[in-house]
Amino acid sequence: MSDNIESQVVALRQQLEDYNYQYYVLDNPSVPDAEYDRVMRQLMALEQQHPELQSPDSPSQKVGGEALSKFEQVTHRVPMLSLDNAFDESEFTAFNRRLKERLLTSKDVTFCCEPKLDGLAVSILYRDGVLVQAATRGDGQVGENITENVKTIRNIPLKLRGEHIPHEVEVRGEVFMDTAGFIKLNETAQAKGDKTFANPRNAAAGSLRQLDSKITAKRPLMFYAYSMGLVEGGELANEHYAQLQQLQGWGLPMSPETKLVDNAQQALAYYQDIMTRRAELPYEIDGVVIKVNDKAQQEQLGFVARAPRWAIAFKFPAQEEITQLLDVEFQVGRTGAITPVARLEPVFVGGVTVSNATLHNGDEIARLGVKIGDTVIVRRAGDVIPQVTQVVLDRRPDDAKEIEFPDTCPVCDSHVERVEGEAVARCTGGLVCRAQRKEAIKHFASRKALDIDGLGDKIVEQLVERELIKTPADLFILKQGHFESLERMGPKSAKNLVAALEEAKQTTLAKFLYSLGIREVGEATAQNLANHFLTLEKVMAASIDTLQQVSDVGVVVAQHIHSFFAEQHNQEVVTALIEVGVTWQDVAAPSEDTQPLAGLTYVLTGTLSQLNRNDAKARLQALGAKVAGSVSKNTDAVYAGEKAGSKLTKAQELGVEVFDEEALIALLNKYE
Ligand SMILES: NC(=O)c1ccc[n+]([C@@H]2O[C@H](COP(=O)([O-])OP(=O)(O)OC[C@H]3O[C@@H](n4cnc5c(N)ncnc54)[C@H](O)[C@@H]3O)[C@@H](O)[C@H]2O)c1
Ligand SMILES: [Zn+2]
Repeated sequence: MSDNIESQVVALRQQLEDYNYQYYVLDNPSVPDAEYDRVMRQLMALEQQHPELQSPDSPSQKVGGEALSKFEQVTHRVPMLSLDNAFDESEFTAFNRRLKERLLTSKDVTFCCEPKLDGLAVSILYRDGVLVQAATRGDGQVGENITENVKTIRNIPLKLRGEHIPHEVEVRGEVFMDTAGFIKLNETAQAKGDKTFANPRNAAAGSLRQLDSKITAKRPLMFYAYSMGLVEGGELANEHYAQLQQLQGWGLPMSPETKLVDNAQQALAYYQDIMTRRAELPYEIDGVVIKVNDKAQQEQLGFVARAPRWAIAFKFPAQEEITQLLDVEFQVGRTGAITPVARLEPVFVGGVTVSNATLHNGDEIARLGVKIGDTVIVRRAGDVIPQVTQVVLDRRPDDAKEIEFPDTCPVCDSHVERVEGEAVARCTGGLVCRAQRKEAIKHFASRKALDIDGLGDKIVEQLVERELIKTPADLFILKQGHFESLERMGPKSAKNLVAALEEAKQTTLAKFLYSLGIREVGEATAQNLANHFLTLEKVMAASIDTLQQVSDVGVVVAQHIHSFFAEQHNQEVVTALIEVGVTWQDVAAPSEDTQPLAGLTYVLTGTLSQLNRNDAKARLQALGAKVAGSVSKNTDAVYAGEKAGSKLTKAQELGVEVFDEEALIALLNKYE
């Protein structure tokens, strides 16, 4: 039995040593804090029940991790300790009770309450008011010299100001990264294919522990002071909060959330208040720190191995947890985007039970390297939808299954397309897919498409929900009676709607192409397609290469058009639309009338204030003009908006005519 317990203790210690190494040395933890804390508690409970197994080199007795040898070492003249934890109200109340017992008092204790910033502790030494040294906590006795890096943090003064500055003062506090800075840093890293950080704490630690302080300088780090270490040659206040105010007076930043309270009840209220505001704070915190305010009382209480008795870290519910990935399902959004959703073994995280999390897209699955059956870290911060942030690789089961992205839409079975350069895969069955139905039909009926008067969004929604229509073609089969059965629809409007549908059947090829809602095919592109191919059959039969001959159609748009018409389901709807009588006049071959700007070459430059540059370009192209990217002697005119640069100069050199945006608007309006 005792053998068994001993080996259990040894295993737990080993486990914690591993976690410590990954967390403190590599700045890359493999499990969430909640898991670490559970293992630590397990170890501490066993050590308490079996005092003979206690040992000074147990992780339960030690602070942090070892200082990295690549840095110069700094010995802390006053050790830097950790904090004991309380995970719920009863543990905090027990802390308060212990305090009073040790202080032999029944009077309330005054506390200084501070947010527990989730970064890393640093010590900054000022000699005669000048920053001379900065170090990490390391193992509490010896830290890493990071002076040059700390000097790059914007809100840390290199020189103190104000009066009565001690000969030597060691300021302690937390270096952290705000949430916005963290997200930006990771986005940049991801775009460059660099390693991303699991959370702001690791980002802060990784950024600060750089051999090259130029790298640190580029990272958005901040500092808040929360205590003093060594002090020589100066008068200090005899209360913790007053000391923080002294530091503030010397120019050091302190958290604006720091607050003095009269008793444990108020400290608890402080905890509650900060917790409700947690998501709104611009940086992450994992709890609050409650400290006995009176320095004399602090001294009376003293320390245990790794933490003071006069303070406690009162932790918030974890925002990261581990659980099992049971399966992955694919959801189709209303625009056809296919999102992989992780089905999870339910887990309590961020204050709620979570059983689904987003995996975003195929790239994200690849980046995470996640498989079905894996143990994963799930993060839920504030109201943000839960995310899978990491795989715990050493817990991967042998039968873990590769996640397979579907080739066909799980809703309508149309094929799935992923255009090169885009992260999102989409269902191409825009006209038939139940998930996309409402949006597709609303678009079909809209003013610039078939322009069906009176067929508003609310009506489309009712028709779809009652399954009166499945595709746009079904609209034309509806009778007055169908419309009358809808909410807020009288016989008169129903009759008008039937008439409007009849009228809408007469359209143009461009409008028809636009109405199909092919991705990235706007009005102008639809017009260009019609002008180029003249018939629907030719558009439908065009290859990706041929499509790219159309002005304004690049490889991405060409792929969207091609896969739309390649989808059998869509072809069926197009045929059905023609069968119910949707029709248009032949498109005339390009002529002076349809292409009044044929043969002319324009260049657009500068910032346009009223027009969108791409729209303007497409409209010019639809009128037959070529829109070039640079000015040459073949340019007929340059249209220049605000802040036009080199193209304008070039035009002036070559004697090409230059007009302003107003003139461009006038030109386009002339042919509307
Ligand atoms: N995920 C992992 O693998 C892993 C590994 C090791 C440690 N950890 C996490 O780290 C914790 C242990 O780390 P620790 O020893 O730094 O303890 P801690 O984070 O629980 O508390 C001490 C630290 O809190 C910080 N702090 C923030 N605000 C403060 C304030 N106002 N006043 C004083 N200190 C403040 C300081 O950096 C201080 O060193 C664990 O409980 C766990 O959550 C996780
Ligand atoms: Zn579909």
